[in-house]
Amino acid sequence: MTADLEATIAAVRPADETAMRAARDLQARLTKPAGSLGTLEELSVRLAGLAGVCPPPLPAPATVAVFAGDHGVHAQGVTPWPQEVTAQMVANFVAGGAVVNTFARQAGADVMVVDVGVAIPLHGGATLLDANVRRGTRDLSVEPALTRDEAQAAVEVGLGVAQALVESGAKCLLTGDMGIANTTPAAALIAAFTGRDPAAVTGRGTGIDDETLAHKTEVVARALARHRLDPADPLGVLAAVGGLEHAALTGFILGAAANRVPVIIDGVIAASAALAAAAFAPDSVAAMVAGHRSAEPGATVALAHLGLEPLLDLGMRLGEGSGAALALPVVTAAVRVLHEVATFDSAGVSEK
Ligand SMILES: O=C(O)c1ccc[n+]([C@@H]2O[C@H](COP(=O)([O-])O)[C@@H](O)[C@H]2O)c1
Ligand SMILES: Cc1cc2nc[nH]c2cc1C
Repeated sequence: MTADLEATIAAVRPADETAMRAARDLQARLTKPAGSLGTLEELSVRLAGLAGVCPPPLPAPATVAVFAGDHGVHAQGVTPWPQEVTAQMVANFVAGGAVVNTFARQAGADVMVVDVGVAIPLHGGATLLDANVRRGTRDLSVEPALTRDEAQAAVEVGLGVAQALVESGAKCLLTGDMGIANTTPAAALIAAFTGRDPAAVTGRGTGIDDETLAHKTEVVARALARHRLDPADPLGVLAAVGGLEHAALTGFILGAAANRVPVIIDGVIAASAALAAAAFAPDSVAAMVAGHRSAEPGATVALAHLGLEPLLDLGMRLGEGSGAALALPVVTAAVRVLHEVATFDSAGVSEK
């Protein structure tokens, strides 16, 4: 491991119990029946613990970082979409025309696009970072998708993006991904880190029929059988069956956690990266907020393994960071309550 990755892992610390206690005490004194804000109350407590202060900072400004990469396993027929759609959608993100751009505008978040492994050379733009590690992975069902050095380089791209965003003032980071075929490595990663069967974690991705789903599940099973995967060696797992955007998202999540900034986890690709981040640094889970429950079955398995309850459950399975962007106003509201709502004392409201 390089000094950067080692230092980041060492900087990930547990939540601050004092700040969490202060948030729980404050929640009990606000002008509402105790517990009436449900999940939002525990979320506010977790974010106070992450920040080490009560109330924690509002999650603004916020940026969705969309990490894009391509996949050698595309050759196995695991997705109906041609590989060039990855590069074409990156251009769409940069032009502001994708769903994530719309949802981010609605939530007041910025969008940043990072080419960490797109197969086709892209033309740079104001919001496109060229950090290409290689032009797509190798086919994980026949050989390791990446070398350890490539996987580590991609993790460090994500670390660097998180660090730069925090240094420029971001108070909340949101995960995004784009990569045709990337639900296949996500399924393999989730199986490797949770020990669940390929059939329990492999889903329909962008939309495939029963026959293709059976084939995709078999491709994941073959990959797991081919590589000797040790969940205690997350870099090795990412290299063998991961993707460049999965590795970069792992670094991005670790970078957020090391800086004690919340990171909203989007769908199944981010959830698989979150498992890798937790394998590197178990305390990084304190920085993770599950934005939504993706329809992809592996997402539910991964979030349950991490002990995270998703904020929204809308049957979405788009990726791009769309579910994370939709969840941002909910996170903001949870924190804002601690900043603004009057206490029984201050408002002169009688207690029961
Ligand atoms: O976020 C999710 O849970 C999610 C679920 C299904 C598909 N996707 C997106 O769809 C693409 C991968 O789907 P596939 O079928 O090509 O593996 C990739 O660009 C992902 O961002 C994303
Ligand atoms: C059109 C399209 C948009 C996407 N956004 C994220 N993954 C995607 C996959 C496709 C195919």
